[in-house]
Amino acid sequence: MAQTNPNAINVNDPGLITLVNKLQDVFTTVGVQNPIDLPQIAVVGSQSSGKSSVLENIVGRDFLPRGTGIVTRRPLILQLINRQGAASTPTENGVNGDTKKIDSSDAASNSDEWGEFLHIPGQKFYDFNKIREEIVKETESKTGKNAGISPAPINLRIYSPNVLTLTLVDLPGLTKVPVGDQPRDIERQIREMVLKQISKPNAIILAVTAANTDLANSDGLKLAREVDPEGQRTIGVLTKVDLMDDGTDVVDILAGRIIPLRLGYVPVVNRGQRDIENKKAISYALENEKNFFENHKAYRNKASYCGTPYLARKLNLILMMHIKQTLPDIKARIQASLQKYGAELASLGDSMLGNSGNIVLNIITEFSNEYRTVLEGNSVELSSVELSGGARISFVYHELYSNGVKAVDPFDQVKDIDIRTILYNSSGSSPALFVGTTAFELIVKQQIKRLEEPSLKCVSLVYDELVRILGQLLNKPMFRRYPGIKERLHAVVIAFFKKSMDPTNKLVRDLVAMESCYVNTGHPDFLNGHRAMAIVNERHNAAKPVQVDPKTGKPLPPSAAPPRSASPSLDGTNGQDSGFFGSFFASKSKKKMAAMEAPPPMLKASGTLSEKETQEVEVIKLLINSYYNIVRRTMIDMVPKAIMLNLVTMTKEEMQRELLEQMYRTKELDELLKESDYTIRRRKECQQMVESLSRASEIVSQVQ
Ligand SMILES: Nc1nc2c(ncn2[C@@H]2O[C@H](COP(=O)(O)OP(=O)(O)OP(=O)(O)O)[C@@H](O)[C@H]2O)c(=O)[nH]1
Repeated sequence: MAQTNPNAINVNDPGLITLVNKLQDVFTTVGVQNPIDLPQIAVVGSQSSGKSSVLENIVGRDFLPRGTGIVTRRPLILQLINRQGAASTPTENGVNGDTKKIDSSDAASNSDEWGEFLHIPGQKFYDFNKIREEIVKETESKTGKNAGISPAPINLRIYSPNVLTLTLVDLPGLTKVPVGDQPRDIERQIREMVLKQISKPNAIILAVTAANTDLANSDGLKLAREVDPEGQRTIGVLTKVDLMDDGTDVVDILAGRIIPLRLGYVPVVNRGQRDIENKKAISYALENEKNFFENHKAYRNKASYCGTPYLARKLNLILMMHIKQTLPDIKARIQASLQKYGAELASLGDSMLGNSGNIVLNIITEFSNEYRTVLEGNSVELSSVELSGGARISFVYHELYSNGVKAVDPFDQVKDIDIRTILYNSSGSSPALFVGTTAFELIVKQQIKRLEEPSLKCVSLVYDELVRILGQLLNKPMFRRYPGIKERLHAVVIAFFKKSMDPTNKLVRDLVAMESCYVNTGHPDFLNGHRAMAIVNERHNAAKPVQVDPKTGKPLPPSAAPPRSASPSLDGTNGQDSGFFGSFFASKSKKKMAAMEAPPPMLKASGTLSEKETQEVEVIKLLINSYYNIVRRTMIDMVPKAIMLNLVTMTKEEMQRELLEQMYRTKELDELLKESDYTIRRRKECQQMVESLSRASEIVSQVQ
């Protein structure tokens, strides 16, 4: 395997380390999700493969919980920050890997080294035992004792002159068998959590495998392969090299002959279980490790590429290279996020409220203007996908209502036989000599009333459209900010609509009443009686078989044809033309006729219609049809006008006055302008984000 000379590793790149430190600082102070996926190193491996030991050796301190079972149950984001001396500001000088010195006093406090948890801001932990306790406590707070795992990370930063700046994420060990009251699917849960961390393209995978186990079965490497099949961003760490059987070594693995990784493998020796129990210091472990590699015949000539200090430098270098590579992308993402949060912040509005009266006034004015604009179809947000506002109301008039009215059949519920009954009735006690206009009027008036229902329905459809417009207007982000105003506006406007409905319905009812009250037979479009009769006659003649003159054999003109009822019947009645009641009596027996019984309680014209009756009924129907068409046209024309007058235009013109009257009350203004919790919280988040991102942007812009 191609290894570079460790002495050539330049860990002294102050610009980059400072950059990372600063970026970390910037984003750690953001209490919300870091929008920039900073490069970090995720530690994966089976349970007890030695992950915690590797991390502790890198930090040079004992601080991770130990025990049986799954100890790491939440991701631990470990940010190691190099600081020289006791200065309280991050060093600008970076770190010198060559002078890296491991503190030997593991348990002792050291004013240069401390830990800080993100969940306890401002508290410095100088005692690393306390750090361990806090990790245990915080783990249990989310997951309970020995129970499950949680993907919510614990953020721990360690400031020390003895660490190289690195961000490492310690993840739960990959396990197979649930123990105790762990959930049955613990294996899947851990897998998913680990995968989530290592699948980020900016993650470097530190796959830890015990050297005394088969590399091909390494859970860490297997999982790493799933997200990094080419082995481009995976580093192998081989632990427990000291526990390998005599005569075996990891030289083949290091040379990349078993499972090659572009970033290579580093063998380490950590403290064994007994060393830990005996509280052997890490300084001892590192010394021991150094001796092991320097004196082992397989590693002796490569000792500088082995062990924890080399691993730390390598990780630091890889991380820095990685940062360098990803910097342009990070810059772009910072800019994009900055823009996104800036825009959101602007949409949330300024928290510095001005004069509350002015604000409410502005909102009312704006709302009224928008209501007007939507109705008039001048809205800038006009959609090309669907009809909106006024266009929808127009659809109600010209499609729904117009077709609805046209669909009303003037003869619905009026049978020819009924027309005849009305004819009889309208002629009163003296049989009418002419087709009765009274009958026509009666039926027409009655049928006109049936137009009331679709007309009122039209009003209610338009009302629904107005409510719909209101809903759209109240959907604006501004109202998310002021839920009080939104609620009040909704209530006031709905009440206003309802209030306007009464006169609108009345006007529409009156329009129908006007039509049914007076039938204007003088209407220029109305088919007059003579014309109607002529049409009916023509139709009848056309329908009759042509009469032929027996002498000449030529067709006779219709008038010359002998009347069908010309032959008088024996009883003196005149066949079909027996008068208005003829057909009624036709069904009665002569005997009954002679007895002159009283008319039955329910007396209806019945029997087949005589030709004259048929013609009369037809004439009446023609007239009704003609007049009904006029009325229908009038209604289609007038009802929308009525609705516009009393509902649409009314609310449009009076909206502002109504809102001012109902909402602009000094006492209520502040109540109305209470911002939603969401707005307050989100604004704070966005402000923090914008602040952090601006600083981040400033920091990265210094690096060319
Ligand atoms: N001899 C020897 N023992 C080691 C080495 N590395 C780890 N161990 C021991 O292996 C056991 C497990 O080590 P840990 O570091 O706790 O392993 P882990 O992967 O963090 O375990 P979990 O967090 O439980 O998944 C401990 O008893 C360590 O002392 C090593 O290089 N040599």
